[in-house]
Amino acid sequence: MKLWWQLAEPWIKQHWRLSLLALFLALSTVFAGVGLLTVSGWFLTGAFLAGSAQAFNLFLPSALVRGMSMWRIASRYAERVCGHMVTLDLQAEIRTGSFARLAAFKPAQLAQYRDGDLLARLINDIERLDTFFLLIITPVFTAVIAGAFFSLLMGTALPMVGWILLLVLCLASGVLPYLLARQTAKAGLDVQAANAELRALAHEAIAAHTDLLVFGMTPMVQEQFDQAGLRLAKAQQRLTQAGSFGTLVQQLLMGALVLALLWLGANAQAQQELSAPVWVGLLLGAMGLFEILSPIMRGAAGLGAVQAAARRIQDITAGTAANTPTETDKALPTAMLPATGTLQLQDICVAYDNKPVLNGLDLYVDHGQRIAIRGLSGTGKTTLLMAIMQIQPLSSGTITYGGVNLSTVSSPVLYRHMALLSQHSPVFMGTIAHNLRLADPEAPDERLWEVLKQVHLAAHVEQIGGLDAWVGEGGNTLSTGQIRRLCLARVLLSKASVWLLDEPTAGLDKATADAWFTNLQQVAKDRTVLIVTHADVPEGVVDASYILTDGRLQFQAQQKAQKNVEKNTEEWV
Ligand SMILES: Nc1ncnc2c1ncn2[C@@H]1O[C@H](COP(=O)(O)OP(=O)(O)OP(=O)(O)O)[C@@H](O)[C@H]1O
Repeated sequence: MKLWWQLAEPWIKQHWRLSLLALFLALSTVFAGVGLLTVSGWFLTGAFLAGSAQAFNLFLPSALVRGMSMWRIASRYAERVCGHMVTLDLQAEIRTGSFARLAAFKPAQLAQYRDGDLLARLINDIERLDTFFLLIITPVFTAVIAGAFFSLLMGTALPMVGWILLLVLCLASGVLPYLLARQTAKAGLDVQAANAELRALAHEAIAAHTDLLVFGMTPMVQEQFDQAGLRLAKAQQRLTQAGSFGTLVQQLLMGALVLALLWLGANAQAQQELSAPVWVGLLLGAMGLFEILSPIMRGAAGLGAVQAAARRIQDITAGTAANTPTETDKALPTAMLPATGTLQLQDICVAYDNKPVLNGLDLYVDHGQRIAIRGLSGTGKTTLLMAIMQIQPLSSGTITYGGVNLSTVSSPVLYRHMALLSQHSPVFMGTIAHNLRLADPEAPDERLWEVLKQVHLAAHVEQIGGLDAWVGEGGNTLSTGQIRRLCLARVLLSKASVWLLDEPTAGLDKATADAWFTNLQQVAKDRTVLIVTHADVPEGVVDASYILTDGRLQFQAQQKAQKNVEKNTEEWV
């Protein structure tokens, strides 16, 4: 309940009127149903007795029966609409909120989760939360109010009967569901975990399909999938069995209650303490209350799963996502960055799990300088770019741009000034234009063609149908090199004054890579460019080269880069 409330509280507080209306309508439906049965029981018995003995007023009860049945239909309809509105809107709110938190995660935070598992949290777990409002809060609320009211009504006719009814309703709507919820907590947890495991496995198996096939690993994955499926089926079976047993006990309790009420009522009738029509009416009304109880048992059986789902969602929403400003952050003034400036890294250290990767690294890059950074695989080149982008936190040291400490700059401001081409930059499902305009939504078509020419992709894009040509999921209608060039074109479109390029020419043949490097001089204009690369950079492209070793940069070579070359040496089409 606490976990669910933490997730639902903001929405419920904002829409408390709608939530209360949903509860009120549920109560109204129960009152209409119970009232209908009460009046019908009284009416039928009264009419039966009148036939043999006294005169009976048929008009009022028949009008009440019709009126209540209409009321019940209308109220039930409104209750369903309103209850589902609350549940679905609440789900949508939690889903968008959770997604926003995920979107603010830094890559290292995201890397702690499996993709499929995150998908399961956003879909299965959030869906599971609907049980709580519909099958727990609403029926328990109506059971408490309608049960107390009807017990009081019964009690005014026969006090003993009122107490018995109250006791049985407390057992059936409180104690029994509580015991059932405790009994099924573990099974609920297992259901959510197995569901997430199945999604994660399916996701990974599809992503790695070719490799699994080539290495003959498909049977192993199939086996894992079968096992997870079996665990899910067993956990669901445990839930269903416990739920059915709970319902059986509840029905037996209700049966015993009806027998007790019949017996007590018959005695009272024999002693002239109560008229037969009133008694039958009250008895049928009490039976009408049972209608509320069955959803409570279903809800209680699913409570463990709700609890597990809420915990799994909280796990991603409660922690402070790295890019989400905390209250303290919000209070701090956000520094602005100058349009141009010197990029300076002073004595920076970065460690993963206390293992240093960058160790007292210094770098000074003047505005408009282009530098290359090399180094053996795993020496920390990507980490360095991530640290500049404030994606990877520093253990110590400072990074400034134009004298402003980057850690005091908000992400949107930073990303307007610095663009990163990561090793895993993706192509999104959509058109070529859609993929490019992520960097500059206002860019006209001519500008898109310009950058496509600069990365040697214009001819291919023309062939496949122009800027509106569709690229499949992950760019699967393009070759690896073409995907890379499209991502490069996106960076070229960016108005950022610093470009950080991680292996920009990976996947390109040497001639294309050389041509791209040479062209960089022209397209970068007066931008500051840091290129992490294993490739040979042609003469004159960068001003200086460094090697990253033992966590520091060693100056390798000073080069005379050609600045502001008017015409590129190669024709890009
Ligand atoms: N999220 C992480 N958690 C723990 N260790 C990490 C993480 N990311 C990187 N590392 C480790 O930090 C070291 C530097 O990684 P990094 O990716 O920066 O190297 P790199 O020089 O860019 O390598 P490559 O040239 O192969 O791309 C590696 O030993 C890597 O295993």
